[in-house]
Amino acid sequence: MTVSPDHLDAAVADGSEIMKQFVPASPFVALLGVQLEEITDGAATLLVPYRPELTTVGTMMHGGLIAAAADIGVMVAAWAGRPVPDKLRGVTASLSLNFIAPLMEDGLRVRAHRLSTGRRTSHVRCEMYSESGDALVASATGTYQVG
Ligand SMILES: CC(C)(COP(=O)(O)OP(=O)(O)OC[C@H]1O[C@@H](n2cnc3c(N)ncnc32)[C@H](O)[C@@H]1OP(=O)(O)O)[C@@H](O)C(=O)NCCC(=O)NCCSC(=O)Cc1ccccc1
Repeated sequence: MTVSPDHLDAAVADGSEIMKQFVPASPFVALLGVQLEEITDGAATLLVPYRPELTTVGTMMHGGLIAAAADIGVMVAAWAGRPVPDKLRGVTASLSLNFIAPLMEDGLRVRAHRLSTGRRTSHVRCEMYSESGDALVASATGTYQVG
């Protein structure tokens, strides 16, 4: 990531509240148009609505967008429901992704859930689906370090 302490209220209850503040405030996340639809303890759903600016050629959504959305999903699920750390920061340490089917002229829905919660490191799994048809387009795993 790079959760910037400048714009966040560290006195909030948990990492879910941090993410509710951070997602709309992060410049790159906002550039992609990523919306946080739902966040629960260790899981999150995000939506990237379709825009022609996010395509590769024609109406095919760019793979880098799908990877970026997975990265953001990993971040959000890693923070979801965790206690707020002393150091208000975090980074993605690894991301592995398989592109399963093309996403054509459609929004992208990311469903992420935390597989493990260490003191600082979380393992997270993300599945990416087409918004309209709920078709699986990509699958990812990532590790994320909080604090
Ligand atoms: C940190 C680690 C993953 C592990 O290294 P180790 O050596 O085992 O770790 P060690 O604990 O010894 O710390 C050493 C030094 O590392 C730094 N630091 C440590 N922890 C944190 C932390 N949690 N946050 C921030 N910095 C941290 C710190 O300077 C520390 O020095 P210190 O002693 O504290 O002053 C390292 O490989 C790395 O930084 N990789 C690059 C990661 C990267 O750039 N990812 C891509 C960008 S993320 C993205 O784009 C996702 C996104 C989604 C949505 C929206 C926006 C963004």
